[in-house]
Amino acid sequence: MDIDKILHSYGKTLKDYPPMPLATEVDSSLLTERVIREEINFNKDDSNKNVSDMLAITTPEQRYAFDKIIIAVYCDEWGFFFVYGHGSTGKIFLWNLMSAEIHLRGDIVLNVASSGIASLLLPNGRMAHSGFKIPLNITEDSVCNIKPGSPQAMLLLKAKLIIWDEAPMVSKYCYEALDKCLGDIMRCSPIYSKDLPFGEKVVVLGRDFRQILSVIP
Ligand SMILES: Nc1ncnc2c1ncn2[C@@H]1O[C@H](COP(=O)(O)OP(=O)(O)OP(=O)(O)O)[C@@H](O)[C@H]1O
Repeated sequence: MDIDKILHSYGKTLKDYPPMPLATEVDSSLLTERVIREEINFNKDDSNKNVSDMLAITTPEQRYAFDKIIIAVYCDEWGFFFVYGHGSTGKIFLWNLMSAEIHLRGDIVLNVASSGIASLLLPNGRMAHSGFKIPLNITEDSVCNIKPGSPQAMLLLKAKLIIWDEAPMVSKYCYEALDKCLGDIMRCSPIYSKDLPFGEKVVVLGRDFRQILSVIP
C-alpha cells in the first residue's frame, strides 16, 4: 500500500509494473482526495511567516512580478507569464514567495521544472514530465497521458497556478501537450474559453535563456 501511495504521487500505480503484486483496489475518489490533500497540506502559520518575511526583502522587480501574477490568479482568473532573469536574480525566491501566498489562502499551486535538480528547489516540486505525464519521445501530436476525471486531472482542474521553472530546456511540444491537456480538462469549467491558452489557467514559465543548451530540437 505504501509503495502504491508513493507511486500515485508520481501519477503511476502498481499496475504499471506487472511483476509487482497488486495492492487492494482503492476507490478513485479517495485517491483524488489524497492527491489534493497532499497539495494543500501546508501549515498556514509557516506560510504566513514566509510571505511576510519574503515580502519584506523582495526587490522591486520581484514585487512587480508577484503583484501581477497574484492579481491574475485572484482577480483576472487568467494569465500567461514568462519570468526572465539572469542567474541568481531570485527567480526561485519568487516561485517560493508566490507558492507561500497561494498556500496561505488554502489553494493549490503546481510547481514543476524541466530538470530533476531544479524541481528539488521548489515547494512540492516535480519534474514537468512526471507531473504532467508528458511522453518522453515528444512529437507535434503528443498529448499528456492524463485522463479527464483522473486524480491528476482533478488536481489540474483545482490548481490556481502552474509554475514551470527552467522552461526553455524542453521542446515546445511539451507545452503544447500541456495546453491540449488543460483545454480538455477545463472544458467542463464555467470560466473556460477556447481562445485562451492552457485552458485559461494562470501559467508562469521562467528561466534564463543564457543557461539553456545551444541546440533544442
Ligand atoms: N529579494 C531577495 N532578498 C534576499 N535574498 C534573495 C532575494 N532574492 C533572491 N535571494 C537569494 O539569492 C540567491 C539566488 O536566488 P535564486 O536561487 O532565487 O535565483 P535564481 O534566479 O533562481 O538563480 P539561478 O537562475 O542561478 O537558478 C538565493 O540564495 C536567494 O535566497
